[in-house]
Amino acid sequence: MIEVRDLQVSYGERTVARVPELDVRAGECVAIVGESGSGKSTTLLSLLGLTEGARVSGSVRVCGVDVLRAPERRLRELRGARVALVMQSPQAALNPTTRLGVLMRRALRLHGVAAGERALAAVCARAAEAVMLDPAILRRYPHEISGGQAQRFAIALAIALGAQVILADEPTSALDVTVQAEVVGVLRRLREERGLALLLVSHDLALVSTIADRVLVMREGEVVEAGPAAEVLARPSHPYTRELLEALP
Ligand SMILES: Nc1ncnc2c1ncn2[C@@H]1O[C@H](COP(=O)(O)OP(=O)(O)OP(=O)(O)O)[C@@H](O)[C@H]1O
Repeated sequence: MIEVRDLQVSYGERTVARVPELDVRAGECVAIVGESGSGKSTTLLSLLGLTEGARVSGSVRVCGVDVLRAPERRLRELRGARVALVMQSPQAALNPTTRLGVLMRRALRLHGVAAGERALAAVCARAAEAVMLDPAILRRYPHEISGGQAQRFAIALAIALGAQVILADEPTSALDVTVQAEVVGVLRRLREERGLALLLVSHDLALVSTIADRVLVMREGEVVEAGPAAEVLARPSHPYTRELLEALP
């Protein structure tokens, strides 16, 4: 689903992310960890061609699309329907004056889902249930739901649109621990049941250890360690990874 080779992202003279190799297959979860400013978000955004003003080289394939060379039209298809980007505060991206159900139906229509009102409402309800949200929530406005519900709504929207890949940037850091566990539970189920590919950016190693198959550790724009999550977290070979692990509460 995701295949990155020799990715290099620079702003002006400064290279802020260099990733020699990153693969995420269907049903797999890969996490990028590292401290603030290490290049994690830049890497994630470059997968959708969203690093505005940056010089990007290498090869990036997502759902079969050659991201660094594809025309804007192909990239829009990829961003809207096949790859979902879940950010830290999805509420900010939702129109505050529109009910969630209306937002979701509008998004579906925009992406060419041609169905009657009732069929569309059923698709939305099923997507809500898939992320363990009561479909009644679709009658609410964005400010009437919690942060965790907003993140699950963002994921539900992606599912309704048929997303195959979820890119999540610090998906749970704004949430309290119980709600975090809910969101992680939802992500884990989706990947097991629907074979979604999941790429997670996080500085939370405890979270990563519960969900990721493989881990990339980034520092100052470079990948300093990569491998199976269990191995990297149990026997880190790089001193920086050990530092990150020691910083765990
Ligand atoms: N548009 C931009 N123009 C110039 N520099 C940028 C731009 N976006 C990011 N950077 C720089 O790139 C570096 C990596 O940033 P990035 O956001 O990828 O780090 P991060 O690891 O995701 O950090 P955080 O955890 O704080 O989000 C930072 O030094 C940042 O200042």
